[in-house]
Amino acid sequence: MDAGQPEFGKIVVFGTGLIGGSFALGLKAAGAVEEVVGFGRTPSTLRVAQELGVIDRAGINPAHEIGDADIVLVATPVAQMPEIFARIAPYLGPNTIVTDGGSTKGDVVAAARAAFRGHIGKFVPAHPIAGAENSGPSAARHDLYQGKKVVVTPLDENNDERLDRVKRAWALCGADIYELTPEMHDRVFAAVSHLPHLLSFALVHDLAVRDDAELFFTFAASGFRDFTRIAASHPEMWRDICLANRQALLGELDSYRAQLDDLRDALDKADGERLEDVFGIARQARREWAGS
Ligand SMILES: NC(=O)C1=CN([C@@H]2O[C@H](COP(=O)(O)OP(=O)(O)OC[C@H]3O[C@@H](n4cnc5c(N)ncnc54)[C@H](O)[C@@H]3O)[C@@H](O)[C@H]2O)C=CC1
Ligand SMILES: O=C(O)C(=O)Cc1ccc(O)cc1
Repeated sequence: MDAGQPEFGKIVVFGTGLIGGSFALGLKAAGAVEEVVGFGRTPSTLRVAQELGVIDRAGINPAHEIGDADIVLVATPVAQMPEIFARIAPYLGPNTIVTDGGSTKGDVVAAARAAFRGHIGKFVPAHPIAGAENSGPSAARHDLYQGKKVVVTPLDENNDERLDRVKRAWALCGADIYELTPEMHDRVFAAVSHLPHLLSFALVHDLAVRDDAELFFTFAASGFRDFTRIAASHPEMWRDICLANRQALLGELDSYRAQLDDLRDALDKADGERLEDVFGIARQARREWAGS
């Protein structure tokens, strides 16, 4: 690398929303990329992404953009990824590395294997543990990943050089890098991310469909606000995540239902001691986790 020359030449981003857009802005803020080319589902999103400086230009034909790209980041809802992988697979260049920002890994890795076949080593799966309930290019921020974790789930076929390049790109965005297997990743995130989102959607839905929903929302306070912030998240994205990780999520849901049944039983029996035991253990764990 010449002195003063960005570490990355061309980055191609499929899905220039919160996650893809923030990756592009983070690399740009670090002076680490020469050019960002965006592919999207709708021209208006790409126009906004370009107006906001998230991308330098919109790509038209993957055949002309993939071969000389250093990194291709796929940051669409996970159910869109199989088709995108298949579309770009014929054009991977010798130095092209493909990565993703999807919230699930088992399904994404399976789709990548099906599309990239003998070139699967060029695909390095990743998941930034940073985000928000907002979406689209206008939600993208250059500092979204500062001090946040990115989990990379390396494949046996990934060589060190490609793995290091993907880790380096996320590190330039300010992230701390962790490694998990795809299987462990999906187990962990079913419990700490996918289940909480499902529960939050369920609670708000339960109230929203009542005839007198307004009465309840009028008096809901900050506890309700905290518990339900994530119910404002993107429905398509969360549909895809829940379906993609449904086996692990079903397991976590069953475990949570057993916990609820236990609490229901305690309530039914007016067993205050049991309630206080459960609340006490949860309170201590929550305080230790949050550092307060
Ligand atoms: N929102 C969050 O907090 C986080 C999301 N993720 C993952 O990142 C990915 C993207 O999520 P966000 O950026 O939040 O969503 P977003 O809705 O902000 O951005 C996704 C973009 O992909 C575009 N898109 C959809 N289908 C496409 C296709 N077939 N081809 C090209 N573009 C397409 C959409 O138009 C949109 O602009 C998802 O897989 C999600 O699971 C990962 C970590 C955090
Ligand atoms: O908004 C929040 O608090 C989140 O939990 C963001 C988030 C959503 C999806 C992910 O895969 C990772 C992080």
